[in-house]
Amino acid sequence: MLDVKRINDTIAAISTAVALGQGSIAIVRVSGPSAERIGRQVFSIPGTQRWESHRIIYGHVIDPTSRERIDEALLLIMKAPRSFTGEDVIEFHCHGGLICVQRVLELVLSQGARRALPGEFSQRAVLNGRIDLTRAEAISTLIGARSRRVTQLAMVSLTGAVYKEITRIKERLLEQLAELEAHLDFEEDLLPLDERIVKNNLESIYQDLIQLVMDSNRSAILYRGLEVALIGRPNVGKSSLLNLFSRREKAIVTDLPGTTRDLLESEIIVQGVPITLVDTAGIQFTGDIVEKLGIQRSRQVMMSADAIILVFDLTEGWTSAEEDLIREIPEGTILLIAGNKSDKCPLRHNTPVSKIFNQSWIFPVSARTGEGEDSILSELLNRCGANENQDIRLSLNSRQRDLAKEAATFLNHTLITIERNLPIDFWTIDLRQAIAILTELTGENISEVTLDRIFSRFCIGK
Ligand SMILES: Nc1nc2c(c(=O)[nH]1)N(C=O)[C@@H](CNc1ccc(C(=O)N[C@@H](CCC(=O)O)C(=O)O)cc1)CN2
Ligand SMILES: Nc1nc2c(ncn2[C@@H]2O[C@H](COP(=O)(O)OP(=O)(O)OP(=O)(O)O)[C@@H](O)[C@H]2O)c(=O)[nH]1
Ligand SMILES: [K+]
Ligand SMILES: [Mg+2]
Repeated sequence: MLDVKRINDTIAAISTAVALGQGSIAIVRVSGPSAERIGRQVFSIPGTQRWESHRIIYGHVIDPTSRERIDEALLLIMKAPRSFTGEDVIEFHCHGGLICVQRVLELVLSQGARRALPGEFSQRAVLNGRIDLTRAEAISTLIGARSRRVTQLAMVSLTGAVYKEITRIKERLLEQLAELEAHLDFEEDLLPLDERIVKNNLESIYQDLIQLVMDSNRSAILYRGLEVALIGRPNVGKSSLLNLFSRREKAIVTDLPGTTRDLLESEIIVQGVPITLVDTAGIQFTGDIVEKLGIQRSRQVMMSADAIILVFDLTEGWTSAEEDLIREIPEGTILLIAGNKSDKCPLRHNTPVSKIFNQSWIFPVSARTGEGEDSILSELLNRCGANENQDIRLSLNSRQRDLAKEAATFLNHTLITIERNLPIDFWTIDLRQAIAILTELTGENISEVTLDRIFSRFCIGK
């Protein structure tokens, strides 16, 4: 179990995204034993508004030393334990932008609060038993989500679904462990242990755990996303396709071969999957030093991308240059072949192209008319296994998934131990390990160092 850590300092941070000239309201959040004192020291309230929990009061943030008015603001009071962190919390709802809210934060810091570390409010919420670790992680996922699908899955975890599922599995394991231990302690008094029942129960729990791991593997692509490179000779229309897919004129397009010199990234979301498209310099032999360096970068992306869309020009046909390019694509990289400019030169679907990749088909597309866009993108997702995650209701993040996998491995060892007819006290060793790992997953039994590491990846102010 987590030690209830004594937290005796007060932390503060800007908890909203701030940008120059943007966001009309920004929040400074203060949590800890001095929150209320600091609030009273720097906030001046006109009239007869009452300083009460879960109330908003209107007033001015004033520097008590210089008497300077820093901002006109609203103050929200949440008294312990009825707050996100479980501590006394006050929030200044200030004017947005960059400077004003910074000044309010600095004033709060000068009154005895300490700048919060990334994720420290959430960490306190966990340490004070307000939320478990999986819910805290869900908040971080929610904030970092690049697609609606991820926000939906994060909300499921935030309502406690991962916590409940893991806790249920853990309790089933504890039941089996209790059964075995009772047998070890009072062997003579009990009926002989029916090892088939224990084995069946453990097997069924193992299956549930593996199912959860597999679902999480399938959903990983939603978080990780895909890097997809547009590769091809100059002038085949790579940049034009990037612009089509991103719905804006991001890349320069001209009829001069060698227009694109540098890598250009554009992020799009297709069926909930974030795809980083990379436009590259057209690959050809050249004496131009700048173009040459650009082409080197094209080749580097070819090596690292999850998938490649090899673009060629249908009006020029499939040439030996394309055949050479295809040989450079690393084994295991997903490859799609786009025959561009279909508006000028129609082509029937499913025409095989290369002798090397004889299962590759041309997708006729037109950057000009948009023809073929849907088919090539949905085939891309198909080939990357991204269409298989629509049905997932529960997904673990990579930390949780690795632990679930580890617990399943220990469970598997237990099953092997039973099959080999080893003594019962041997069975319990791996079973206890599996249980311990699941309590690490939910954060009930986790080292302080690990916890610090997890929260350090959260954003500041969360
Ligand atoms: N201004 C503001 N908006 C916010 C947050 C916040 O901290 N401040 N949140 C922060 O992430 C999220 C909302 N989550 C919250 C979760 C719990 C409590 C809270 O005070 N809980 C108490 C009181 C509940 C009650 O009175 O019934 C509790 O659980 O005891 C507040 C916000 C998103 N929006
Ligand atoms: N008709 C037609 N023309 C296209 C299409 N796509 C691109 N083009 C034209 O082809 C020329 C080259 O397009 P780019 O997008 O610059 O080609 P690229 O592959 O990025 O070229 P580099 O950056 O030089 O390697 C431009 O004149 C485009 O307008 C298309 O689908 N149909
Ligand atoms: K070009
Ligand atoms: Mg280009």
